[in-house]
Amino acid sequence: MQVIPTEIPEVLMIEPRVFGDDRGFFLESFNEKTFIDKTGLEVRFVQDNHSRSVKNVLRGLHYQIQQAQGKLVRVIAGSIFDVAVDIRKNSPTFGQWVSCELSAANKLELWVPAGFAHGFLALEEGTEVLYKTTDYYAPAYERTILWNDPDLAIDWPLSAEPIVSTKDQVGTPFKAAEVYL
Ligand SMILES: Cc1cn([C@H]2C[C@H](O)[C@@H](COP(=O)(O)OP(=O)(O)O[C@H]3O[C@@H](C)C(=O)[C@@H](O)[C@H]3O)O2)c(=O)[nH]c1=O
Repeated sequence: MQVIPTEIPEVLMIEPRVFGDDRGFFLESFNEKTFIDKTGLEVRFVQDNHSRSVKNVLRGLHYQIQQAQGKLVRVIAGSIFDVAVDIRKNSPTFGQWVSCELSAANKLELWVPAGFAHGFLALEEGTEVLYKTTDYYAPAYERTILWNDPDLAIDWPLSAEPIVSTKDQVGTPFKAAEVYL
């Protein structure tokens, strides 16, 4: 696997090695030893998540104020515009976001560390996203920042009005959100 840096140093793009042959392909989507060797991050994943979205579904921007989750995100059908927002108050990149297109075709993965809010837009029908998390889902600690917050100004590649859950429609503006110290 290759680690590709992004504009926010802690957010990493992971490019797995793909072995193609006439049967199809094989790849290691996660190998703990290789991941730790190449990233220097001592991660331990405790939960695997899988969601399916119709085109134009936008989920996020989500984070947990305790039991903060690092997430390793990939796509096995369709494609997403994946976004990580730095919400660590003392970070030099506080309030900045990075995006990456992840798809079943490009097989890229995005490492979103704890301390970041995460969201994505499904760019195709039947988009399926898998992600591993370093801590458990804790709804009491979950928070949502408004996906279209004007201060964040995320440049979502929208082709239509996004389909957003009721919870995400009433997300908190970035300036009012609880952030990490
Ligand atoms: C995230 C999550 C949801 N659920 C349940 C709660 C709810 O009834 C249903 C749907 O939940 P949500 O609407 O929050 O799902 P969703 O909007 O897909 O939430 C996800 O969004 C992306 C962007 C993330 O980064 C994830 O961490 C997670 O927050 O699934 C769990 O049981 N475990 C989980 O880990």
